[in-house]
Amino acid sequence: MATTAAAVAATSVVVLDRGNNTTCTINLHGATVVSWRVNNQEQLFVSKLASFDGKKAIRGGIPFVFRKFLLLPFHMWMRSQTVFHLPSYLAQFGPWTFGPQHGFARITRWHLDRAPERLHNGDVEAIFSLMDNDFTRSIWNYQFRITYRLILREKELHFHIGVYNPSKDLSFSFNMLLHTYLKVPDVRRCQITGLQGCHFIDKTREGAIYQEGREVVTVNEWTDRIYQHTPQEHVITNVVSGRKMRLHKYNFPDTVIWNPWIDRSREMSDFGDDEFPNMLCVEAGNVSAPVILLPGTAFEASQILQVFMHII
Ligand SMILES: O=P(O)(O)OC[C@H]1O[C@@H](O)[C@H](O)[C@@H](O)[C@@H]1O
Repeated sequence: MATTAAAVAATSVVVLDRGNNTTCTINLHGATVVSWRVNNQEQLFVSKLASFDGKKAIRGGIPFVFRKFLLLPFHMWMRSQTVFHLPSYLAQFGPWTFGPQHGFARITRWHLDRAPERLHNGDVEAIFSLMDNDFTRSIWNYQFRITYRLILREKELHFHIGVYNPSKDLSFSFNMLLHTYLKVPDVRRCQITGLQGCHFIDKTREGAIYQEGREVVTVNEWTDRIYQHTPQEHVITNVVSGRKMRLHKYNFPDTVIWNPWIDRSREMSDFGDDEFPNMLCVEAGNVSAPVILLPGTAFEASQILQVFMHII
C-alpha cells in the first residue's frame, strides 16, 4: 500500500484497497467508515446532505458512537430494568457533563496508528486510535484509549474494538455502538432475522417495552428500537442488488434498528427528505446498559459485515 501515515496526516481520508474494486474509505473525523465497495458496489448509505466540515457527525456510513451514556432518557432506562435499583455507576461516578448527542468519538479526529497494509492472504488492515485529549476531557473527564482495527476482506469488513482504562484508581462506564447505515434499494423490502423473542425498547412509543414476535422484522414506518440481548448474528435481506448482508457481532448485546421515515427525515438538516427508503440502520452495540471498565482493564468487541454474493 502506498499510503503512509505522513501522507494521511495531510488529508482526512484513509483508503483500504483490496483490488478488484473492493475498497473501504475511512474519514478520520470520527473514524467514520464512509464507503465500503465490494466489486465496485457501494454497501453503505451516506446522505447527499451529509456534512464533511470536520465538526458535525457524518450522516451515514458507520459512525463510531462512544460514551453516549444516556442514550435512553432516564424514564426509559428505568423501564428497561427488570428490578429497579440505583445503578452503582451513578452512585460511584457522580455527576458528569452531558456531551453531544451520540458522544464525542464520532466528532473527534482519530489517529491513524497503522496505515493500510496488505496481509499475507491479500486482506488489507488499518488501525486507528483515539485517546483522551482536552476536548474529550471537557465533556468526560476520564483517561481512555480506544483502538479500532479494520480488516477489508474479499466480501467482508471486520471491525475489532478495544477500549482501555489506563487509570490507576478511576473506573468509568460507557455505551458504544457501530451506527451502521446500510444502503438498500427499498427499505420496505428488507427483512431482518435474529430478533424474534427479544425484548425491545420502542423509542417511538416513549420507551415502552415489547417482545418481538416476528421471525423476520420489516420496517414500514418510523422505527427506533433497541433490541436487547440479541443473538450474535442477523441477516438482512434485499440490500444492494437484492443480496443479503450478514452482521456478526461479539460482545455487543444490543441491536438498534432505526429508520426516520418521512416526518423525522424532514427534521434533519443533513438528511434528504426523500432518502429514507434507501437506508436501514442496523446497529450493534452496548446501549441499554453501560459497560463498566475498572482501572487498568480493557474491553473488546467486534463486528463482521459479510455480503452474500448470491441473490436470494
Ligand atoms: O441524529 P443522530 O444523533 O445521528 O441519531 C440518529 C438516530 O440514531 C439511532 O441510533 C437512535 O436510536 C435514534 O434515536 C437517533 O435518532
